[in-house]
Amino acid sequence: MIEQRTQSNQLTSLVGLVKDLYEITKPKVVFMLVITAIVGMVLAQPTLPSLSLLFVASLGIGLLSAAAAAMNHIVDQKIDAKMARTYNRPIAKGRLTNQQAIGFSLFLAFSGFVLLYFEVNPLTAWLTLASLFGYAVVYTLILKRLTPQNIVIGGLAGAMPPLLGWCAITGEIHPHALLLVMIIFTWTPPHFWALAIHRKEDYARVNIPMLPVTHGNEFTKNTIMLYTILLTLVCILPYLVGMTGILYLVVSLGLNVVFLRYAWLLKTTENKQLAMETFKFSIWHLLALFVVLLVDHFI
Ligand code: HEM
Ligand SMILES: CC(C)=CCC/C(C)=C/CC/C(C)=C/COP(=O)(O)OP(=O)(O)O
Repeated sequence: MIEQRTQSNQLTSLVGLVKDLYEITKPKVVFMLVITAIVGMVLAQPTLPSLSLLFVASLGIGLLSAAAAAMNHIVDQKIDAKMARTYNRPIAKGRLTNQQAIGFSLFLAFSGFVLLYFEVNPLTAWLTLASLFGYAVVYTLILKRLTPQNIVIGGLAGAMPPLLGWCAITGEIHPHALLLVMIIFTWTPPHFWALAIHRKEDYARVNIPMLPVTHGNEFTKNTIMLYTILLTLVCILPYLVGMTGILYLVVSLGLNVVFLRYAWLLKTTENKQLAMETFKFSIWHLLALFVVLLVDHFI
């Protein structure tokens, strides 16, 4: 009887450990990053790439992204513990030890790098490792605590996956792939600052210089508006250079008109829910944009 109870306790704590390890990989964000990488892979050539290469490259990019996310949890544990949105995270709450989290993230990073280096190509492996470094070290450890432009510069790491995917197929850095990077790069500020307005008190409490904390909501809302206009223009470029067809142009313009409307309402009305709604819309916007890039490629 006692033995049975011990076994069931062990099983419960193992399940808890696996859940916590999974949580620190930011699975939904990594899912989205991998989708954008897959679109880069598919757009890299007129015909569908080999499914095995597509799978291995996605796995490698996903593993390194998950490692970067886990490292972000390790570096940020003290501030996470003090913010309402993040206080319950596994490391901040003490459910995972530093040793477990560091071991896990190094294992993910090592396996992702080896997979990309030997089964895809060395350039993709190095660029993906550089993106991990850009997010876990340059953004999280340095810029996040240093400047309100943290997410503008740090956003480059999260914008890299379409280039990583493209490079996985062709082994080169193509200008068309850079256009896809530019789209995510200009999308990131409105995506994040909308959330930062909603969570301003959290960031102020832990002295993180996010734009709404340092420059106020009104300035942040104006900047969101400007970046959303810039995003709309950048999204037209793939059509102008002949990379996509009319379907992409029409759908992306439609999505951006909705995004612009959110940004405008956020700027001109006092509705407290709008910041969070704008943030949520930004995620659907990016997903839809990349799905339509994919569909457009085959028609
Ligand atoms: C430096 C750049 C970025 C910053 C600072 C940022 C910030 C954030 C934050 C703080 C959240 C968490 C919201 C919450 O816990 O409720 C979030 C969620 C999310 N972000 Fe970003 N983000 C960035 C770039 C990206 C990129 C490049 C992508 C995808 C290509 C992305 C996709 C997502 C998704 C899908 C979610 C929702 C996750 C969920 O519901 O659990 N983000 N972002
Ligand atoms: C290899 C590669 C492509 C790496 C990119 C990795 C990656 C997970 C990018 C996503 C960016 C992101 C979720 C930032 C939020 O960090 P935050 O610390 O501001 O947010 P938090 O408070 O929710 O942790």
